[in-house]
Amino acid sequence: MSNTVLNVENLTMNFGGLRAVDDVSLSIKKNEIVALIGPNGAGKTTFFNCVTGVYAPTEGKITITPPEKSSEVINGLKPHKITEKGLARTFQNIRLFQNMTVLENIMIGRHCRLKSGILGAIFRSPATREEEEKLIHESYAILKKIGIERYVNDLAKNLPYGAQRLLEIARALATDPFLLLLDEPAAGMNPNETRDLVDLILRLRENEDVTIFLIEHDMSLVMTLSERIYVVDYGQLIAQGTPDVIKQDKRVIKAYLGEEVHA
Ligand SMILES: Nc1ncnc2c1ncn2[C@@H]1O[C@H](COP(=O)(O)OP(=O)(O)OP(=O)(O)O)[C@@H](O)[C@H]1O
Repeated sequence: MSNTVLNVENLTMNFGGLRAVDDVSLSIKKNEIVALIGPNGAGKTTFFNCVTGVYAPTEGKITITPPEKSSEVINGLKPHKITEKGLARTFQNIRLFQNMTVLENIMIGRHCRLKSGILGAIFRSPATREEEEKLIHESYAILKKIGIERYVNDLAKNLPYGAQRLLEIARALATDPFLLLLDEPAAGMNPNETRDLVDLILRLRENEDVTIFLIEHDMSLVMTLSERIYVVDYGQLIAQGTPDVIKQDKRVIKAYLGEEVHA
């Protein structure tokens, strides 16, 4: 268990009579890049939703071990509490504040790390003002890390699609996560944008000391980027292993029914 940052045991999620996730166990170690793949409707996003507090799982145990902290079971915590504990995510469908600027989107993401509470904001003490300035400075630094600082004052809705996806990652990063969950980060991106995304994710792992857990349908990206892959089908875990193992797994190939699993 050493170095494990996320450990999920026997996770099950029922929606009425539908079992979207069926007894799935997996674990992720610090600084790994791990993918969760599977055909449409296999239960991937539901799995992420359970880990990030959108749903309280029907059964199972989700344990996190943030760096230099002790392990904690996070079942049933609200999403904002889970964010505070260092798990951040992006969504399959972009969820930005479309009528706010790029910088404001990041500042809101970073808000959970502010010390001054509501009284500080109302009375605008020098300490609050100082913290606000720091917030702007740090938010801009995050935009630079992601490479979208040229859009700093643009409204989120006016950004090209690929840049909006990057802004979602930037906003997640603004919460200072130790584990970043990316739900289809390459969806809708062109091949150049996808290549840049691969470089970005590798850079984030290297420079920001984050662990990456991603859902993705782009098999070329998955096979290039992931060190380990978990495969689900009809809610059940059907395979796990390195990209080379997964590419040759008969159950995986069958689940994809001819969809290309090779990079
Ligand atoms: N809130 C919900 N209520 C009822 N059923 C749901 C709900 N969310 C997901 N489902 C169902 O659970 C199953 C798994 O869906 P999920 O979105 O997790 O799959 P997925 O693997 O992420 O699919 P995709 O790759 O298409 O995004 C599907 O049958 C879906 O219709």
